Amino acid sequence: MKRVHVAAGIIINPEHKILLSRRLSHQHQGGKWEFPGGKVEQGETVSEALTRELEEEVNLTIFDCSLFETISFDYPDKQVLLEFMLVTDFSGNANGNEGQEIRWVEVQALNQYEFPAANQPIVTALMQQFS
Ligand SMILES: Nc1nc2c([nH]c(=O)n2[C@@H]2O[C@H](COP(=O)(O)OP(=O)(O)OP(=O)(O)O)[C@@H](O)[C@H]2O)c(=O)[nH]1
Ligand SMILES: [Mg+2]
Repeated sequence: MKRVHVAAGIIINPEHKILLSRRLSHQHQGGKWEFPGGKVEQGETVSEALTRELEEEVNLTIFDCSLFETISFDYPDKQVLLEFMLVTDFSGNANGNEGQEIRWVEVQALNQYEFPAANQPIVTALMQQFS
């Protein structure tokens, strides 16, 4: 199985809330909440992929991002290499462009949401560092 390279955005707004997006039921890990993003395509950098994915999925234009953490994780049905990127410099109003639910969530409330298993260390780290 080929490992899928993914860019995911931890988008923090001026009120210190983080944007979560709910995976559609037909998708891998459907129904769970994620940091929006998607696959890095051939020839793209991680930040180019993230810029494209965030415009497509949640209607935000990002101006800068920085690496928060990289996680390699094996699901029974899929292997992923996730690059979680911090984003604080962006414009636009977030929208669920693919019909998905989105929500701005306080850092301290992140543990009330169900994430894909690969995200657990990220949720823990965010709650420690940003509270
Ligand atoms: N975007 C995103 N994907 C995640 C997270 N955590 C995690 O395990 N994943 C997994 O990483 C993969 C990301 O793929 P994706 O479905 O977002 O890819 P995509 O936007 O390019 O969509 P597509 O596959 O429909 O073209 C999925 O297998 C997803 O389950 C996360 O926080 N954000
Ligand atoms: Mg996606």
